[in-house]
Formats: sequence, structure tokens, C-alpha cells
Amino acid sequence: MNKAGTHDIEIRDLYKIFGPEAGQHVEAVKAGLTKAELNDRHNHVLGLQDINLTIPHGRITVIMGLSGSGKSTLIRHINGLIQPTAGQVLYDGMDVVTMTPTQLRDFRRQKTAMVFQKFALLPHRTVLRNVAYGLDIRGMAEAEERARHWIDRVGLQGYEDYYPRQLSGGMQQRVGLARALANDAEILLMDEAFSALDPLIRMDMQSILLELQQELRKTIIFITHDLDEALRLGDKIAILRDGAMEQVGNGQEIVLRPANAYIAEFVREVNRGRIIEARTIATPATQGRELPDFTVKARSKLDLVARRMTKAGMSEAQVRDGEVLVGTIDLPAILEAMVNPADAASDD
Ligand SMILES: Nc1ncnc2c1ncn2[C@@H]1O[C@H](COP(=O)(O)OP(=O)(O)OP(=O)(O)O)[C@@H](O)[C@H]1O
Repeated sequence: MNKAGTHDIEIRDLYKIFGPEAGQHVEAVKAGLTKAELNDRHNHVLGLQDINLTIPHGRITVIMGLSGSGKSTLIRHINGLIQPTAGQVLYDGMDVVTMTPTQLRDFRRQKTAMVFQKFALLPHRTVLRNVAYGLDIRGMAEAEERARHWIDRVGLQGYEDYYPRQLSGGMQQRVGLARALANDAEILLMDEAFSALDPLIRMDMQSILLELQQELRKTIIFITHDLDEALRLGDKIAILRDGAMEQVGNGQEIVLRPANAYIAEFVREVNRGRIIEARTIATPATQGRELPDFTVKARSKLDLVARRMTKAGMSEAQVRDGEVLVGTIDLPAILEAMVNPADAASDD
């Protein structure tokens, strides 16, 4: 049972096997039968295995992995579109897996909203009517007013009477986002929502989402196969491979302490200076030693810290979280942290 009132989503011991006799193979998978073996010997597909994940309320959790790793299968368990072969999906003391059809319908309608990669807009409805759609079917009196509010919030004011085909991909996805937000659902499921967009538009959408989230504090589950997107958006990142969870952590943990060679390879090309924060590499200030005459913020990223320090001609700085002294930092340590150890080793 998850803690009452927290509204975290807890995925427990989840297994999904595709095939007519799925249930008969769970024990063998638990005992170590691999995806390839299950396929070869029994012609069943192992979708997910041994998934345990807490999706915290009010945060962005990114589920990342390559094609076929099980991302879509996992997200569909959260709103009960797929039944697991074994396991639980707990929310507010209920298990989505064992909900009655009525409970499940209410849960989906009231608690969840989806944003799709292909936008899934209704072509014969205007932007306004697309955003108001979910509210219209619920017969909500202030549907239009609320839709206009969200159209404004995603920066589409003036486009209310346009049809989807008259909009660029990025604008269509803003409509998709506004529609999901208009539903006022606590849980937002975003399946490769920005993957079809050009890189710059994609970054724009990420910024819009982050900005809105500052205020909305939704429980967002965001699927992507793009590590940069995962690192930019995710408060928490869960990496899947062949249906198994390889590592769960925040961006810094994953970049600095990859759990295995697979993840290490994945994060190898990452721009570490944009991910690692000053507080992560600050060393405790030595008692009695004078503090440097320059201060940086604990949560500033190393590339910005390095730039500020260089500009100011300082090689050392205090790291402060508000008033609290976290420690000190110097330029050699920053440069050291910005270089991937694997690359450093190959150049020694
Ligand atoms: N209905 C199904 N029947 C059989 N196998 C399935 C079914 N749905 C998914 N799978 C298999 O489960 C595994 C995980 O698929 P899933 O679509 O969840 O991966 P994904 O990470 O979302 O991939 P993509 O990024 O390509 O969408 C794959 O091996 C896939 O072939």
C-alpha cells in the first residue's frame, strides 16, 4: 500500500509477457529465463520484467530506453490500457490492475491525460474545439473559457479558430499539451510527445513544459529515447533495456555514477558541464581557512560556474545554497568533473 495522501504511483514487481500462455512463464522468467530464450523456446515476448518504480507526485519522471525496450508497454500499465502478467500499479491506495471497469474509466478520465507523439488532434475541429473537446464531452459549462485559458498558457492566443492542418508541428503539439492540461488531470502521460519535432522546436516545447510545471506540479510520466531530453526534463530518470530496469536516479547520478557498462556507454557523449551542479563537486570548507572572495549558487551547472569564475578572474569560489555554505570549488576540479573519465583515460 502506498502512503495515503502522497499520490505517488508505485509500480511493484511488474511483469508483462505477450502470448497466449503468458502466466505460465512468469516463474521461469523470475528464475532467469531471458527474453531471447522465452522467444526461442516458447514463442512468447518478454515485454517487462521485475519493474519496481516509484513515480513521485508532482515531479517529472522520465522513462528512457531504446526502441523495443518496453517504454510504451510500461506507460500503458499506468492507465490500465495493458494488464500485467504479474504485479501491481498502486495509486492513492488503489491498484490500477484490479480496478473494476467503472473505477478504471473514472481513474482514466479524472486523473490522467495523455499527450501523444502524433498529436492526435481532431482535423475538423478548430484549435479551440480541440482543446475544449474533453470538457465538451463532460458537458462542462465553462469549457470554452477554460480552453482559452490553456491556449493562452501554451502561447497560442490568436490561433483559436485555426484548424490543425494550418499549424506547424510544434504548434500542433502545443494544442495537444493545452488539451491535456485543460482536463485538469493530476497525472500527465507523455509518450514520445516531442520526438516528432525539429530539434529547436523540441527544445522550445521542453522549455514550455518546464515553465508550466514550475507552477502546475503535475505528476508527469515522460517517455523518450533521447538522453538529452531525459536529462533536461527528468527529476527522476528510469532507464529500461530489454524490458528490465537498468538504473533509476536523477540526471546527475546517472551521468556521474552509471550503474553498468551499458549506461556508461549511453551517457558517454553527454555534456557533463550542463548536468553536474556546483554542489555536487564542492568540497567542505576547511576550518580556519579564509573563504574565496567569490560566490556561486549550489545548483548552478558547472559550465555556467566555470564561465562566471573565468570572467571574474577567480580560480576559487564559495558554493552557497541560499545563505548556507555548502563548500568551496576551484577551476581544476570543475574541469576534471566536466571530462568523462573514459575519455580522460584514453588520452593519458
Ligand atoms: N501486443 C504485443 N504483442 C507482442 N509483443 C509486443 C506487443 N507490444 C509490445 N511488444 C513487444 O514488447 C517489447 C517492448 O515494446 P514497447 O513498444 O513497449 O517498446 P518501446 O520501448 O516503447 O519501443 P518504441 O520506442 O519502438 O515504441 C518489444 O519487444 C515489442 O516487440
